[in-house]
Amino acid sequence: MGLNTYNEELADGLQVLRYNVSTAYKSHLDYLDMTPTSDHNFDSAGVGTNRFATILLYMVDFDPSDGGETVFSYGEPYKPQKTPPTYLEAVEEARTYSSLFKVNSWEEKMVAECKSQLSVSPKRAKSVLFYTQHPDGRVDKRSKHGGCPVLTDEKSKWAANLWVWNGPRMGYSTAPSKNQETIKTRGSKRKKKDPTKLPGARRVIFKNDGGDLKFNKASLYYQETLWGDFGPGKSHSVNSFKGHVWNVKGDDGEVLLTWIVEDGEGDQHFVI
Ligand SMILES: O=C(O)CCC(=O)C(=O)O
Ligand SMILES: [Fe+2]
Repeated sequence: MGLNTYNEELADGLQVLRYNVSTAYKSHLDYLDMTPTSDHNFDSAGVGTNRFATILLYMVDFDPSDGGETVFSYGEPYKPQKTPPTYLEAVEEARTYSSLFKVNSWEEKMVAECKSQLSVSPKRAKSVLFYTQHPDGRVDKRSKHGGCPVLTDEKSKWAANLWVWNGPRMGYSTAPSKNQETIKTRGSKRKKKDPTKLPGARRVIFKNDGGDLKFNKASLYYQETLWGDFGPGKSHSVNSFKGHVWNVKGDDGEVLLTWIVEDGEGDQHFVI
């Protein structure tokens, strides 16, 4: 593919895809979700690793009327030759394939999305490159994309994708584990990378001075993930990022307080 040395730790290998008539791949993010069953740290906005970029190589020539495009759900359509249809017009157009899809099926809606949003028609030996993370490691939700339904029964869509990671991927001994994040935030010297050097990164210090009885049985949460006990006298020091949401919850799970990390120099203190 004309790439530099292939590093097994940084890519999932080539995945070959084949779609026959009417088959499709629903719009999605290539970024992997945290899984309770895995010890891997997927939070690329912190010290974790996740998929970072996708290279999708096409191995067939398709015309737009053959379907099979790759659609970017939030992308503005690029059709310099003619005005692209609106979504509703595209639904009407999609209905002309009603022998292939049920009315109101996800495939029919997807054809409409494919014809009204940014989509790329497969061309042999050409590829698309897109990023799943922002430069600071946060997931880029606008990278949502899908494989459009193939509308011809005369040929199949063949493609191959390569997912590139921002660091050692899940399963390698060098990959960051959830446990490692805990060790690191508790001040271990075994740091692999210092997230406070990334744009928007900040050390945040949470403290419960014990002055407010309401917080006697409080716990600290990163969004909905339990971070630790936050009863009177407790404090936590964490590497976080601008925009990260931290919740303080009571013992019956109600949110007592929400803190959002702000942009700025130096540590941010949240004290109750
Ligand atoms: O087939 C396509 O155009 C997209 C494939 C894809 O998004 C994937 O395999 O993750
Ligand atoms: Fe994908």
